[in-house]
Parts: sequence; C-alpha cells; structure tokens
Amino acid sequence: MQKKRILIANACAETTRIATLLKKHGWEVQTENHPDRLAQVCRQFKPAVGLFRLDDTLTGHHLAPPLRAALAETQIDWIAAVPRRLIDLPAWQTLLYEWFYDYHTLPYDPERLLVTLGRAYGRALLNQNGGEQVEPQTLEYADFIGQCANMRKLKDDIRKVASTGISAMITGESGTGKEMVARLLHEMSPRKGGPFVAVNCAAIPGTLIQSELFGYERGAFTGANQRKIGRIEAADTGTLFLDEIGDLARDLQANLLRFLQEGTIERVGSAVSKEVDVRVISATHVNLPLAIAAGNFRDDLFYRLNVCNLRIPPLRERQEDIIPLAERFLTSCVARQKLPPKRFASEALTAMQRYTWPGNVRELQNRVYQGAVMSAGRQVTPLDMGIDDKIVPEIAWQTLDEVRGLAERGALQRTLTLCRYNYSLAAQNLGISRATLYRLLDKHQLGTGDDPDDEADIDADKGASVPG
Ligand SMILES: Nc1ncnc2c1ncn2[C@@H]1O[C@H](COP(=O)(O)OP(=O)(O)OP(=O)(O)O)[C@@H](O)[C@H]1O
Repeated sequence: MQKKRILIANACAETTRIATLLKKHGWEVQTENHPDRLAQVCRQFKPAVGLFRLDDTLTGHHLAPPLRAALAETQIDWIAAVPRRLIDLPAWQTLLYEWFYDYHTLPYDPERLLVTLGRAYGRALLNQNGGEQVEPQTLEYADFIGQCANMRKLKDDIRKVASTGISAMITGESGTGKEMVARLLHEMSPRKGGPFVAVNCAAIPGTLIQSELFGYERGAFTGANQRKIGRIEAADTGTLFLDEIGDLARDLQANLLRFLQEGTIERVGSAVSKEVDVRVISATHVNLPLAIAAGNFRDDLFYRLNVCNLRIPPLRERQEDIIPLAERFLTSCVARQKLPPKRFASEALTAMQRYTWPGNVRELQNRVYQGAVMSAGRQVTPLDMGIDDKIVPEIAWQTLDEVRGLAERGALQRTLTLCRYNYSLAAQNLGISRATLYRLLDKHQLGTGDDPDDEADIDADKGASVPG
C-alpha cells in the first residue's frame, strides 16, 4: 500500500509551517529544494505526491527544460502552490496544465490544501492498484470493461455460458475482444484449472494445420523426427480456442467435426484413437452463414460450434465504453513502462469519442499506448495519439431547432411522396390538419404549387384535425 508521503520542493518559511500541519494529518514529509535531487529523493523516500512552490523566480516561460525533465523523472503527481497573480498569465497556465496534476493558490489555505492533497493521494493509490493489475495471474471478470447496455447483456451471457460445457462461437469485428471473451469463458468455467490453448486458424499455413491441431507420430512425414502432441491434445481437460475458424480448409473442417462428434483424435501417422476432453470455443469475424451459402464452410460443423453465439459489438456501437477503456489502458501503460502519471487532455477525450475506431478496442489500446509514450508532459493530446483533426473531422454542431427542422422537412417530403401528393391523405398520416400541412409546406418551401384543395376546405379545417 502506497504510504501517505509527500515531497515538498522549493520550500520557504511558510511551507515549513504547512509541513508541520501535514504531519499532524498523518503525512510523512520530506523537503528538497534542489531540482536535480528530486528524482533521487523520490526513489528513496517514495512519496505518493509532490508539492512544488512556484514563484516569480521561476517564470512560466523559463521553467527551464532541465526542471521539467526533473519533474518528469520523479514519476509522481505534483501539486503546484502558486501565487494568484501568476495564474492568469498564459505561460503559467500552460505550465500548470502540462506539468501539474492540480494547483493551490497562495497564500496557503490549509483546509483546501488538505483536500487537494487527499485527492492526489487517492489517485496515487488508484495508479498503484492499476499497476498491480497489469499482469494478472488470471483474467478476471472485472478486467472486461463494458458499461453500455449491450455489453452488460454480453457479460451476463458470458457468466451463464461459462458454467456450462457447451460450444460457444464468438463473433465480432477484428479487435473487439473475441480472444478476451474466450479466456473469460475458460477462467469462469469448471475447466479453469486446465489449459487454455488458442489457435489462430488463419495464421497457420494450410499444409501444417492438420499436424498442428492433431499432432503427429515420429516418421509420419519427412522431418517428423519425433512425436509431437497437437494443440487439441494439449488442451485436454481445458479449453481449445479456435480463432478465425472461417479460414479453416474444408478437409480439416471434416476432421474437426469428427473430433467434435466422437471426442477422439488420431495423430498424423497413427491409427490409434485417443480420447480428449476439450471444450471448444471458436471465433470469427466473417459471416459464416454467407460462407456456408457460398459452399466454403460446412453447415454441420457450424451448428456444432455455434451452440451458443456471443456477439461483441464494434466499439463505435458502444460510445460509453471508450473512455473507461482508454483510462484503463493508460493506467496500465504508465505502470508497465514506469512513466510519470499521465492523464488525457480534454481535447483527447473529445477526439476519442468522435473517432470511429475501425480497429476497435485493439486500435484504442495501441493509440493510448502510443500517446502515453509520445506525450512530453502529463497530458496525452490527440496529436500524441495520432487522432488529431486530420483523421477526426470537425463536428458540424446543430442546434435542437435545426435538428427538429430537418426532421420535420424530411417527414413532410417522405409522406408527400408516399401519398402521391394527396394533401388530405398526407395530413391525415402526419396527424395534422390540412391547414397546418399547408403552413409547414410554405415554411419549408415544399409542395408543387399545384394546390388540389380549395380555400373552403382549408378554412373548414383550420386548427382542426383531419377527419378519418
Ligand atoms: N472489453 C474489454 N475490456 C478490456 N480490454 C479489452 C476489452 N476488449 C478487448 N480488450 C483488449 O483489446 C485487445 C484486443 O482484444 P482481442 O485480442 O481479444 O480481440 P480479438 O477480437 O480477438 O482480435 P482479432 O479479431 O484481431 O483476433 C486485447 O489486448 C484485449 O485485452
């Protein structure tokens, strides 16, 4: 557990009084005024946060690169204690934004400072816990992030399917998390003590896949110098994950089907059948019913593998998950690469939500890792992640009035076309009076100008609904 320790840099007489106060509130305090020694003190003292008193002697512009480097090397969150008059100066604003987790305006307000430091300490604890999760012993259900309705449903389904031994097929675009779901199904099943063996059917050359899956006996073919256990046998008592199953050649589909029906395998070059107890989970990003229709995939194998289907939606269909996933990846990358604490700039949060993520969660993960490594300061920007304006188009903002207007115009056009410009029928279907219809047509400059109804009609139903 991260100790409640604070490093105070550039201390003065007032800071010394603050140090006494912090000690009373359970903080262990150390001060260091020489920037060059900050990183070393951090390594020895291991503070959770830093408090840096900034003043005119260190102007925003001239907070020299060596000092910035020293801050970055400390790998902790810094709180700036800064005179109010400096906060309005752009150079200081940039400095605070880029290099500090938060700031406290001087003179010190002890209560406010304790709250600010408490928040920074909480964040340090979170980062530490995030770091501990980087290499989990086993994949946990909680590691699987999904907050939107269809992901919550998927998580429920995973829970239900995991406990059964049935074959499950996971479908979803590339990078949506199919292998992760397969691992979860394994970890949450009674087979979790057994092996989880993943085979990417698209990555193994056609000539090798038979022996890879089923194994071979010594002398089975040229180069088979010793017996080799196949991946199916290696998964005995556990789970076999067949990724990109749609790419399996037809003759191998027949062999796999036989194994699924009989629960036995024969190594290449052997006439002896061996019982293997394996649960098969498969995944594909291709549309297998279409592949079946085109004669490229056996329907009997499909039904055998697809006893239960789990579809993972693409990331663009689950906006709510983008930021929680990104935060998780950032925490884990910072811990793994031993980087100083980082957070997303607000522009990065907006850009992530506007981007369409063709490569799904994997692309998000890669871009966050890239951003964490490339960012110079504490803020990860869209440019660091390679999702700046060049690839994320500007939003064309629309007011609600504009949206309503466009919808209204569209509904009028559609209804008129469907009703073949019979205004009475169109008004009836739109649930408005004919008078209202005429007013709206005028407003949107629609209509043929060829008014089929007479004035009397209009007067008659002004403000009233059209009779059925
Ligand atoms: N819901 C999620 N929560 C946390 N991490 C996720 C989630 N979904 C995917 N990931 C992470 O994203 C990366 C890509 O996921 P995975 O390899 O499972 O995708 P895939 O659909 O099997 O990809 P492919 O189709 O290319 O084989 C992995 O590092 C995985 O841990």
